[in-house]
Amino acid sequence: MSVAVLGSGAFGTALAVSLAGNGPVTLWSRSAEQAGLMRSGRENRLRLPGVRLPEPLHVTSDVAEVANCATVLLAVPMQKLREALTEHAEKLRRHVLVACCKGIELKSGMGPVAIISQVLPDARPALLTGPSFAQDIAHGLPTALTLACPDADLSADLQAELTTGNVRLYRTTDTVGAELGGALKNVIAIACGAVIGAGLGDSARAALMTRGYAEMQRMALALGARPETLAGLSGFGDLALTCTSDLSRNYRLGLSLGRGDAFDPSITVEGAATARAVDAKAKEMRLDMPITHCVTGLLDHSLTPNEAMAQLLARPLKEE
Ligand SMILES: NC(=O)C1=CN([C@@H]2O[C@H](COP(=O)(O)OP(=O)(O)OC[C@H]3O[C@@H](n4cnc5c(N)ncnc54)[C@H](OP(=O)(O)O)[C@@H]3O)[C@@H](O)[C@H]2O)C=CC1
Ligand SMILES: O=C(CO)COP(=O)(O)O
Repeated sequence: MSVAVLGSGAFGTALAVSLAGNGPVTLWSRSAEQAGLMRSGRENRLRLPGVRLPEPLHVTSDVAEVANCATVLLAVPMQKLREALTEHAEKLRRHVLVACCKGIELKSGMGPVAIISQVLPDARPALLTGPSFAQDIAHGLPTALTLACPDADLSADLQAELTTGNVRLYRTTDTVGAELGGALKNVIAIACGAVIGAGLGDSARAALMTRGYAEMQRMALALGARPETLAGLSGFGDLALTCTSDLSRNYRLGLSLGRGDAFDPSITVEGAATARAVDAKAKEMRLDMPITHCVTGLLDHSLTPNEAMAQLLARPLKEE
């Protein structure tokens, strides 16, 4: 089998670099110019500078070369997934499509696996998620991720195909739990960045991580996820990484909100749209998700971090 990665951002490039250790891999960019620069310079200077693209990694902007591969990793931002799939629907109709994005689509409230099934009903969807920074994967540092796929046989095949020398995969059939873990942890990471940026302290961050995890479970379990998935790499694992590292863009957006600094709007920060999508979904489902709600207030500047924290502290006392 052959593997392609559609989307040459930081994560798509890092995955392709690691997969190239297993054999030939195709990395697709929507920009012919970017693809040309990567081919000639053997580096993705725009999105992942300082990492040499190994020889088995072939860069292209011709989607027909992606269609030649049986397994395609979709490494585009969540809010662009539907657009990318729709644009290439004819070429990807029956492929194994592994979403690598983390989030909930704002306009539909759907996750990546459901979007793949809706746009391409004959494709076989899966999800790759969990704690890993593109830079770490690309530099060969050890990581462990979750490969979620509703088809147990395909899940085992993909686990074998996509495990690399530095990326160890665990498999599950619980796609709902895996995608919600990856989506919801980004919202909590924004909250954690904001409390640190505002100088509210490490204890406040620990409280938010823990009560944020309770919110993640509340929504995920209500939607049919298994608790052990949330406790695994895609939930707890990624929450721990993203809420504590300056390498996280979600956490860094939170830091900026906490400090009152500007943040570059061109940077991919999945938790921003996802916070709004989850807040709306929670209201619809009558779920109590106060931290997520406060994050939407921080994002639209209707709340300061101090006001948000005061609101959270003033909530009625309850059992843990
Ligand atoms: N970076 C990381 O450490 C990790 C990222 N992820 C997830 O991976 C996903 C992608 O993130 P990341 O790679 O970091 O983001 P980047 O911002 O680095 O790159 C996004 C890429 O998507 C491409 N793109 C955007 N829209 C489309 C489209 N409609 N069709 C085709 N390509 C498109 C962009 O192309 P162009 O350059 O032309 O704009 C760009 O190459 C996110 O969901 C993120 O949560 C998961 C784990 C780790
Ligand atoms: O998902 C990630 C780590 O697992 C990457 O986090 P950011 O998108 O916040 O940079």
